[in-house]
Amino acid sequence: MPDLDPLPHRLYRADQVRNLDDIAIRQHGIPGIELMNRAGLAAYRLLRAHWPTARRLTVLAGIGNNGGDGYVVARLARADGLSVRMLQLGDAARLRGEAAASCAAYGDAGGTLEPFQTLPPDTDLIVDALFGTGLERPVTGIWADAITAINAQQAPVLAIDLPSGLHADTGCVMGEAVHASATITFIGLKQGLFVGKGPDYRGEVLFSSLAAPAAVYAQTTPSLRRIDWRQQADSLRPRPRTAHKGDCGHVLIIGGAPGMSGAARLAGEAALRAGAGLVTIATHPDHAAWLNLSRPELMVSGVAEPGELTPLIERADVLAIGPGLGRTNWGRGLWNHVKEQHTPLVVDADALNLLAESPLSRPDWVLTPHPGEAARLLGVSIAEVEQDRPHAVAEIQRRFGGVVVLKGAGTLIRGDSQRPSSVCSEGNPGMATAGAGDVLTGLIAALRGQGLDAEAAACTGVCLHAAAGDQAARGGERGLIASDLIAALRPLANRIGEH
Ligand SMILES: NC(=O)C1=CN([C@@H]2O[C@H](COP(=O)(O)OP(=O)(O)OC[C@H]3O[C@@H](n4cnc5c(N)ncnc54)[C@H](O)[C@@H]3O)[C@@H](O)[C@H]2O)[C@@H](O)CC1
Ligand SMILES: [K+]
Repeated sequence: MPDLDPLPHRLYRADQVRNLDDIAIRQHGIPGIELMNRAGLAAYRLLRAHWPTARRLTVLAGIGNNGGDGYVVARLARADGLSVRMLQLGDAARLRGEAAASCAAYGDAGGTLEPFQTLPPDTDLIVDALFGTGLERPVTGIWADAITAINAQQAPVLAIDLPSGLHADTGCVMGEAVHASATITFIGLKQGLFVGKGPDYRGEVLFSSLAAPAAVYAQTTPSLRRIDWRQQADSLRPRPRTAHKGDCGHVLIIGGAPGMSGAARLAGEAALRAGAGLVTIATHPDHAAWLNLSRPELMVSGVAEPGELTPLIERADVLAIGPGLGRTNWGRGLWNHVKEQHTPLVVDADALNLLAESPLSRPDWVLTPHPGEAARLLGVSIAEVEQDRPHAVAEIQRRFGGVVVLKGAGTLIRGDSQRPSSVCSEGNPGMATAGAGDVLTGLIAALRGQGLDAEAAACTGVCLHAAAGDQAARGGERGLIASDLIAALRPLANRIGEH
């Protein structure tokens, strides 16, 4: 019988999980009711392990197979002597197939149903089995009332497969969604748990493959790949003992209009801490001398007009343009010069806004938009980007080429369109602070300069940035500043203190 499995890195859309279910049933001879019983058993075991003192359960079931899983949990709980209130939403006469069989088995074992009106006040734990992957429209009426009631009470909530109301693919809240304490999800990890609002609603995520054989997964390419620093850190090899600073990459950061020099400095310093051998900042002449004094390891050149970049670009292995660039004639001139170069390039901040004004596609650059810049690149609203982030990142990559990093909670990376996009499952809201994006730009450029290809540099940079954010947040999320991320980089980049 299945127990919990480690969280896989492969994520799927609802239609793909339905396909995996189908393969398990049709090609591997596991009956649908058996899968449902395994799902209910895995959820029940988890529930007992997590909340061993809970005696009074309230299970809310809808009329699809998600509800069917809920009936299995209720039956097992009753058999163990727990007190169970089984609240049905929708017309139980519409239950079909396995869900109907599961409901009948619950009834045969002596269980009773009540229509949902309110939640019992004396419950130790709520089991949310209203909707899973079958949610197909916004939640309204009594369904919304039930979700609101669940969210208003104090008992912990175990969501079956997905928090009800959360879209399985986009992580959008479809009207109302359950705030779960934990979500146990089956067969394949649903991507909506990791993108959009998923991280705010899912609680702890647990997974059971329902003992589906490995062959079930062989024919379906995951829609997303979950990445984290532990997994990505291997792409940073130890330095050879004979390394020379010229071997570790020369990064040229281009940015820092008057009043915005700090952005370029943060990017430069992050590049140094991520192991770049040499970092030069090409910035506005007004503050070049000050910038040079503020961090002596950075080389700084005041650049009044674009032609002055040429000798600097010739010496660089990788360029990063955007931090503090601004959109005045000075910044525009530099962007127009740099976008024609053939050196590996990272494009951020106002350089992305300038790119949005006159679109261009290149196969070799890394673009790092936040949702606002992404919206300008696509000519849509920020809300539209956030409604379906996996689609937005894929669309930017299709139009502009290269590797695209869509920043925000659950940063997405889209490279070669033949491979699934990646989503970083680390980081925290403390990183929503001025300059954090400049640090990321510096990191990606530094990693590119150390020989990683564009997609590997983007994935590794995003995960290193998120891990630094999580380190820095040990001192509290509120008040975290971008320099705290830089301070956390070195031990991580050298894997010091790892267990
Ligand atoms: N054999 C299988 O396919 C398995 C399915 N499993 C469970 O089955 C779930 C999927 O089951 P279903 O496809 O039946 O879908 P769901 O149980 O998620 O819900 C579908 C039902 O809800 C209704 N509905 C959708 N949106 C609504 C809304 N906004 N307001 C009111 N009603 C709405 C639909 O008309 C349908 O009746 C998974 O999430 C998982 O929990 C698991 O038991 C594992 C095995
Ligand atoms: K659910």
